[in-house]
Amino acid sequence: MNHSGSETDHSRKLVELTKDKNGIDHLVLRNPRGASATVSLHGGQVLSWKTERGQELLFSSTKAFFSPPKPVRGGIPICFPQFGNRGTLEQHGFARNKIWVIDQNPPPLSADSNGKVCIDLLLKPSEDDMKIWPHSFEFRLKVCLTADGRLILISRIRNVNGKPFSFSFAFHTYLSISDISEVRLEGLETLDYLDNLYQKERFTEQGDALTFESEVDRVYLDSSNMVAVLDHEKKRTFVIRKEGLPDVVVWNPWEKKSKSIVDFGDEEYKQMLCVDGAAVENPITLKPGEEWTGRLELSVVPST
Ligand SMILES: O=P(O)(O)OC[C@H]1O[C@@H](O)[C@H](O)[C@@H](O)[C@@H]1O
Repeated sequence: MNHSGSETDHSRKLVELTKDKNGIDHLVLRNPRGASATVSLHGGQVLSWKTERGQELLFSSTKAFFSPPKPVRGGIPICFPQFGNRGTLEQHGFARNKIWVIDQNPPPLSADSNGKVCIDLLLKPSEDDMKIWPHSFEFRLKVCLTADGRLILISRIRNVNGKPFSFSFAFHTYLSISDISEVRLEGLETLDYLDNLYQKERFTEQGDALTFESEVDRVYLDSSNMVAVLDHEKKRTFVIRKEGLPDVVVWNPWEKKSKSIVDFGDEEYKQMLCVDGAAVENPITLKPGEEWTGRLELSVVPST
């Protein structure tokens, strides 16, 4: 593959490989209507998802900086094989800190007849990874942009080990919103959640859609396969559909915590809300040869 960004004329319109100023490869996907998504080979992280009008839908901090191996603050970092600090590994696991490769099987640049364009990335553990997490796996990440601008992420994790292993997982999705005080999150009403701000204690959500007036860091358990974030001011609704991902993590650091995060602006908590499709409470266990699939689909629809 040519790393300067040129492929055939046809594929150039669909997927372009570029290098950022840090020398990291990014893949830019474009659909026929001009919507786009950018995926970094660092962490397999989606960095940007734009409408056909060029409107960015994912939050990225203006203070984000690239400090390998840490991920950039924003977009969709992948939490694997551990979510948060629920285990002995580093926070959110190591997958988001690794350089992924373009998977040649299937061929990397593919578009179907409906105008959906996809790329496939692959992560396998290095010898160093095996020292801290001694389980051999193949993690295939497919990122697709559909003709109508939906962003689809599919994680397939296979046990290529002789023994079973377990992991937790999240697509840590930073949504860009107008103002945290103005949005509503629907679909988590009456669910139980584990509150990270109260030693992971279990509580039950009330019957109303969630609104936000202080820090939130919760894992909602066993949710339905669809939740929605309504942004009144921007007159748009994010619809999040998921499969194989029973939990939903909801995170906003609010004012005080924001000030302690070096790569996050003091006021930026107002413009973001993390809503992650996740498998946290009950880790996934794979026997040798087994594969797990987790699928996330993000779309945005106009609303009043
Ligand atoms: O700063 P990080 O490691 O990217 O994590 C950000 C946040 O990610 C959230 O998913 C966690 O629930 C929070 O506890 C955490 O603070």
